[in-house]
Amino acid sequence: MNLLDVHPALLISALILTLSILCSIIKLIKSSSNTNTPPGPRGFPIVGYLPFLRRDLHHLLTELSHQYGPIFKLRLGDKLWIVINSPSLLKEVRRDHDIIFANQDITVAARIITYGLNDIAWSPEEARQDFSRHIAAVVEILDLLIKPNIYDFFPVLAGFDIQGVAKEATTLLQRVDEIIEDTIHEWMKNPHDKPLTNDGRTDFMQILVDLMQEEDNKASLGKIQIKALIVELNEVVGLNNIVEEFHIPKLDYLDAVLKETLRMHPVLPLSPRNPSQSCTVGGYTIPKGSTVLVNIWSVQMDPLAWDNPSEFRPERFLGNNGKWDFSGNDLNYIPFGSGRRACAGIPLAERMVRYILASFLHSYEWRLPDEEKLDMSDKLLTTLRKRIPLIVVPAPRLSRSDLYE
Ligand code: HEM
Repeated sequence: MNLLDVHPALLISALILTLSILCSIIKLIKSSSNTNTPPGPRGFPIVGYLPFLRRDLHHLLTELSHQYGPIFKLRLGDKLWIVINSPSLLKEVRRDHDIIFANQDITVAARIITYGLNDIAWSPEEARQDFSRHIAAVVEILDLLIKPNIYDFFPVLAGFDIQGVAKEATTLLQRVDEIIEDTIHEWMKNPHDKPLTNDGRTDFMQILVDLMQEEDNKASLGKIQIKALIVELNEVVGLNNIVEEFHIPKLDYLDAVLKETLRMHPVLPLSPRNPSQSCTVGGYTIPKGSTVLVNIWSVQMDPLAWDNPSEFRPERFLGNNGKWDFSGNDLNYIPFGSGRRACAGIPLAERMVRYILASFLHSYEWRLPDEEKLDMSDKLLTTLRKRIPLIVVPAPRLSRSDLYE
């Protein structure tokens, strides 16, 4: 076949692919000459460790830390990831070099979905003052944000959108706009919810007990803990009342349950940062352009800091006189991150989650659908989710139906 017979688009693609492979090889040679980067698994030529990544990335990275130590590297295509798994190294990244680690790289999908980076969570440190809108996220969008996109690992292929991620993100953004507008219209037409009905289910205590997988399962709520929750809610709020804001500071056990849940199941188990200049962490060189991932999950499950970390034990957060809070000051417990890019919504999240959880538990009985078993295993998309979505059936439990109006 004559070379001229080949379609020009095919020729250009082949040329780009060859160039990107060459670039990767040059980068690889350059980086392997820098022997002071942390240790790590080798992976394949060009793609590096990409083929070995799993959906439960936080577990995989924790397993690798057992093999390579609390700081290790992964090469993913053109990109270098450095993974941090210990509070002492975390201190270097989030305290000593906080300014250097204030930025985050943006994936193609994130760039489109955040209306061109106007979202505070992704904006570079310098531009944060300028943000003007913060969009509501939907589940599909979160998934797309971390969908592996070849361009994110091989920037030389920019503009080709080989996997259609950019197109998918644009379509999703249009859908979100429509959803938001529909919701606003619907709410304006119909501001009142339909009345609730009570189908006379059994006692709340029994229903929560049903949620337990097995009698001796220590990974989720046990009988005594459930009892403590119910007794506290009954005493502080009472069955003739709904939960109100002033009840919340008195619900110590509920607070401990929330903290223990966020320890074992942090919403964001991996927190990424991109150093604005090369620096040293744990004695290793962290090159500019790399991505440093703090493994929040493994820090909060570290047996050196936590007694029986795989046991769901809210009691560990009781009676510590505020030692454990969400500020990120104690680097063993950082469900909202730490340092200058820690969660900007802590005061709101703290109030809302406590209030919603207390209201849900106090006002309704919850049970699993018949035959269903509780499964606590997780999977990582942008945020940590239950591997099997939880379906529970609520039924009103308060003594007065007018409390539901
Ligand atoms: C239970 C609820 C929440 C949890 C567990 C949570 C957790 C987190 C975590 C772990 C981070 C990353 C911190 C880091 O990388 O060091 C983060 C960032 C952020 N969160 Fe939250 N968050 C929650 C709710 C909220 C709410 C309600 C808001 C807004 C009203 C919010 C706004 C933000 C923003 C803007 C950032 C980015 C901050 C920055 O990069 O400068 N979060 N959150």
